[in-house]
Amino acid sequence: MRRSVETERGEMESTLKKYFGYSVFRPYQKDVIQRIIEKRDCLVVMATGSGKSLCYQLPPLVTGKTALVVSPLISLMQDQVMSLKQRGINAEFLGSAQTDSSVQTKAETGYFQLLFMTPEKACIIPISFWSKLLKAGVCLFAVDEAHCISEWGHDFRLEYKQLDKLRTFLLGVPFVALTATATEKVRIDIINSLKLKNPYVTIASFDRKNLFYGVKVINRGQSFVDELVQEILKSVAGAGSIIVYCMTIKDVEEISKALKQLGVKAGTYHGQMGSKAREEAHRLFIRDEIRVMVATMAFGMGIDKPDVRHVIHYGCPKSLESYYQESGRCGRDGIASVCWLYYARSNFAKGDFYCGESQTENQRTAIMESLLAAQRYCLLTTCRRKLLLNHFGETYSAETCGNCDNCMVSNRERDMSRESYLLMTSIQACGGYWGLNMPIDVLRGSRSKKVVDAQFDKLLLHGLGKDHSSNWWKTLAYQLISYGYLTETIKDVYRTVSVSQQGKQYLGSARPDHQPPLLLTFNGEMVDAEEHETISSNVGDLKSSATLENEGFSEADMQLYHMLLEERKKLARVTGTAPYALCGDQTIKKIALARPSTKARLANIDGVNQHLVITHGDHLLQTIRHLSQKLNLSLDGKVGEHTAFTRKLHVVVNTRTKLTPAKCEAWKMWHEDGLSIQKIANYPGRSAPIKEQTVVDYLLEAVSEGFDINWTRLCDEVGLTDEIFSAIQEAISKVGCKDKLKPIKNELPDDITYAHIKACLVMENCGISPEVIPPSQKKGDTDELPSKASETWHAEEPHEVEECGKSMVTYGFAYNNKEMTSLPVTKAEVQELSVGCGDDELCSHKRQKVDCPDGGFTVLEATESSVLNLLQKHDEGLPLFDILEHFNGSKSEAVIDLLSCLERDFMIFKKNNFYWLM
Ligand SMILES: Nc1ncnc2c1ncn2[C@@H]1O[C@H](COP(=O)(O)OP(=O)(O)OP(=O)(O)O)[C@@H](O)[C@H]1O
Repeated sequence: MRRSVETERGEMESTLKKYFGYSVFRPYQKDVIQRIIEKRDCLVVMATGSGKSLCYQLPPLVTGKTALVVSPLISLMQDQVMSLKQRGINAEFLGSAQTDSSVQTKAETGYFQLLFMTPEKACIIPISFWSKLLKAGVCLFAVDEAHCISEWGHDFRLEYKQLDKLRTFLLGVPFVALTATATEKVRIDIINSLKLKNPYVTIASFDRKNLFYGVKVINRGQSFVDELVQEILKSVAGAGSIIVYCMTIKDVEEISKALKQLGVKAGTYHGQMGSKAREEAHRLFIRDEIRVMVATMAFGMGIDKPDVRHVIHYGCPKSLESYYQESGRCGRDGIASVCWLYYARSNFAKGDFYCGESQTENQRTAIMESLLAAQRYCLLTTCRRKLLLNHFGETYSAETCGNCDNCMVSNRERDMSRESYLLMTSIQACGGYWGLNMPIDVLRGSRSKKVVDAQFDKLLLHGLGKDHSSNWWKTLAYQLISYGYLTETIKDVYRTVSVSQQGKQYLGSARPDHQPPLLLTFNGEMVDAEEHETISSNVGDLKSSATLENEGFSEADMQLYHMLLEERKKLARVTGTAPYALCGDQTIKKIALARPSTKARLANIDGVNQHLVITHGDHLLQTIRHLSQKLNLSLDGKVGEHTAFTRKLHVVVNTRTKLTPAKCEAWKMWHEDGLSIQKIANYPGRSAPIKEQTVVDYLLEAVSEGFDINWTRLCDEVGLTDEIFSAIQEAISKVGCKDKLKPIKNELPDDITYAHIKACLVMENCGISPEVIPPSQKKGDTDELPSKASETWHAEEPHEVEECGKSMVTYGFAYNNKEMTSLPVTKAEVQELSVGCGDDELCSHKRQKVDCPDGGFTVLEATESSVLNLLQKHDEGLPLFDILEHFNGSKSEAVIDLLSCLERDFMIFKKNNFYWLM
């Protein structure tokens, strides 16, 4: 019999904590999992490292049926199986590398919760296997890295194309396709090829907010390599790993040799190594035995080491797709991490090299276009994140991200009218069918055979640009291309540059002795070229902004963190697993700050799963005790520090945040202190109240700057319901753009406010799924309920007074033991809540019932015991908002104070803004 959706939802949360140690789902995960449990086909397109795997890892744990997962690489399957086993999950893989012959027989009985297999294996496995397994129970068939299905994808695999035939054997089983990179063409191909029926399609943002992107042009040669390896040496001293991607095997060998000469243990990985050697390199890397991997792009898809802090590209990648995939190996645990790309100008002439194996002109054009996109990324002077996201069809509405090299340095604008005029004129004078070299050679006064043969040495502008280097002119040309004055065209492997319509207009308005101003960003590369006459070869700063000092760690905390990392490595060695499979670096940081003395406190740390506590809890506690004593640190650091830590970490990622102190303060009051928007607006400490709308704006700005926020609570306070969200979406598609709010507002009824629209747009930008909209406001419920918006947002009168006299009141969500539902609570049920703890002496006499004028409203007061009693009923924790609503007979400030006292006394603890009983 199918369990109720509510039961499954309740189980989803507790299963997440039990097996994975996490308290909250990431955006979209819950939605997808819900659909899979409902047996719906799904297509999940989510960024690298965003947590797609959980979408197929959780359903078998909730439903008790096997999940089948097709994965393209043996090493990827082995890593996943290893990590799942460390979480106490029964997982195995089938494929050529499987040495245990009993796995297949066990699998068909439904023995494994997760069963991975290669596409080749899936295609040859006998029908009897599927029918036996189906009888035992299959909850899903997932196709990971589903872009391999499409010939348009960058990793096409023939066997993937045959997976649809399994539909006939796996009747009634939902098919789930997952990928991180899929253009619309590829998406359609995936849906068609797997014959997905009415699939639930999730396309999340591609933005990897915790990644810093930087690019530098270099002069290839020993001096650059020396600088690079020195920087790597410095970084290895910290925690985390580094991947250096090279474009050729020769480069891999050169860099790894230089690293080894410096004493840095570095692994190598490329296509010419035998499979054993590659496997060994991979194994050593994921187990932290080597911290630096120098590799070609062969070391790409499926590398799931969460603590890679730097991905360095030595050379321009062949496409933005592969750059996104490779740089996506960085910072998968969400901690701020750094991606630097170093290219030499000569990289751009690699078209012939990459086109070598292509058969048709179309293929060659596709390769050249990909290379051109990567080249554009390198030469960009504006926000790199914006270009990357735009490339994948995503609109990034902000002009700057604040976390790429171009957004972090203020590139100077300069009037480049004369130089631009000369360059465009030279391009036109040469006929517009050359690349950049010829017109630049002419400007620089070259008398090469090519120039003389074409009689370009006779042109009046011959030699007028000799003050600048060829590279300087090329940088200017790429600027003019990106500003639309020049057009670059590719035919076969040849590129030509011509003056665009916009450029022609400019030339039409200019004369040799006078040109209208033309402001261009004068980027670092041009400054270097001018100041040093050569291009700088400095290596970018490999330090991530998330250093421990920045995160508020004391010297002793830092030492403890590093010691615990070492301990984790030892433990992993003994257990025969990778350190990250035991728990992530982020979790170790939290342990170092919290220094728990009991298993309960250890289990409460985000990222600590049940299996870890059961199998290694005693050892870990003993180690923590011993190390803390050695470092003179007290055990059980303040629990509140967890939250402060999380906030700090998030803020640190955005060290250059443009948020003013007032905005930061508003965010803090709302997010950390739990004050309502209304309370913040009228906070007594201020000289004059501010508008509630202004507070909402501040909060939304904080979110856009990367600050954490509880979306459910925010939607609730702003009154953003499902219906309003859908109406706004519709209005946006009608208007066709999101740049101006007024046209969107004009399409909507008056009661939908600018605050609703702004919240909706920020949600979209941050990739937040509408499922965060609190259930009490979902369609159907709202008819019965007074809108929260009208209570807290539009109310002139205090909240409490408005509620009096209603025969049905909302106390946030009503919780029962296991399930977190969102039903309106009636008077009787409120009584029951009080009565429910009536047996408890403490509770019964301290909870008070205060009569309202109509005698129908219960007022509850917060006392130590009533708070403890309330939390005791909610295994899944309660958000501050609900606690405040529950104790409507006490002032919010008094409840918050009481909670802090209880927290200090370790009677309760706070995690992700939920309060739990210790
Ligand atoms: N709800 C969650 N809370 C915290 N961490 C999570 C959550 N879900 C997943 N993670 C962690 O995020 C990391 C990346 O997840 P995962 O490997 O599933 O990414 P992915 O989307 O499959 O990436 P790729 O496409 O690159 O393979 C993992 O370390 C995983 O444990």
